[in-house]
Amino acid sequence: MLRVEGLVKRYGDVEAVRDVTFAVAPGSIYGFVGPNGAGKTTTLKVIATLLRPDAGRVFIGDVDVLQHPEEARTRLGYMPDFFGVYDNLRVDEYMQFYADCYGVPTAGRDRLIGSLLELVDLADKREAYVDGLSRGMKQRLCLARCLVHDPDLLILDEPASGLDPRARVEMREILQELRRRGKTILISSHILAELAELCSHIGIIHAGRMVVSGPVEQIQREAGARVIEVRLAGGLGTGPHGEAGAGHAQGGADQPGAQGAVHPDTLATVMAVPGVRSVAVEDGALRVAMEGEDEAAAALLAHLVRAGLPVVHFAEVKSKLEDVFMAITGGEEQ
Ligand SMILES: Nc1ncnc2c1ncn2[C@@H]1O[C@H](COP(=O)(O)OP(=O)(O)OP(=O)(O)O)[C@@H](O)[C@H]1O
Repeated sequence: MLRVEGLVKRYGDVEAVRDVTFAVAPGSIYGFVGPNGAGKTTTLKVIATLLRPDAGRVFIGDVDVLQHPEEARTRLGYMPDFFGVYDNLRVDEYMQFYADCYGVPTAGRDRLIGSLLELVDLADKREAYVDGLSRGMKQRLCLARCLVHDPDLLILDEPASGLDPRARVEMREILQELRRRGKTILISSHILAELAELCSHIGIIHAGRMVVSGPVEQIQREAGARVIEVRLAGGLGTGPHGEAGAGHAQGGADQPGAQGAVHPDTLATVMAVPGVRSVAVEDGALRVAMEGEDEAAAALLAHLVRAGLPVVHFAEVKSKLEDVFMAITGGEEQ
């Protein structure tokens, strides 16, 4: 359905997208995930015909997007990562406006708009002012207007950003319904957890490069991050030689210390081991993502014990998508 080949985009000296290649199969939901500034929006805008790349090609079906942007636009619906300001415009007028833009025939248009508003659960808001809608409703309205011309491919830039958990679930259910109706969906987020359950395929982009791309299970299998779960007697506040240090942990929101009060010396000890890529905290245990074979894991255990850490549990766990992402991006998720 969608093929992106060797995409390069520079803004002056900034190389925002560096040779990105990936494909999205018909009927799939492809999650495009990466930290802020990774190049997601730039890539999506090129696919949506809104930016011209410095190199590369994009195909939607057999349509060459750069050669035939107008034809491509009939095949795709694009939802940007911000919602514009629509003073004094009602929901119905907003939908009519976009239907006009896409040349949707006036015959049957009212019914079409009614069914799209039904789909996104806004049927009872048809006469409401757009600016008075909640953020979740605006996002759903934005999605509805992407569908007025019945595109095969939806390109959604962070559609769940800023939504509360309930609104996210609603958005997810609508996207699953659209997939059942045969749409192909490319959706971006900087939060992997938002996409992991929804998507059949994932591409992880970091610093303008596509690091991995493929079916979710395959990425989990092949990304190469081995994850070791480590528990300490007395919990993660325990430092080398058993000293208590909970509450003294340093670090920002994506540092384990902020979530699980890891003793700072413990964290430093783990990070110093060769091959360790990142450390996260879950259920009172450290989850250490590392490279290497069994020997590397054995060396990690020996290192922890030598440093005087009271290890009571040390086991490889099935690498979750989250761990893979952390390992690849070095924990820059938020
Ligand atoms: N118009 C622009 N002019 C200059 N630099 C830009 C422009 N747009 C984006 N960039 C830079 O290009 C890089 C990629 O940005 P992009 O918005 O594509 O990333 P992103 O993954 O979508 O991030 P976010 O999740 O923050 O939106 C960043 O370094 C960004 O600062």
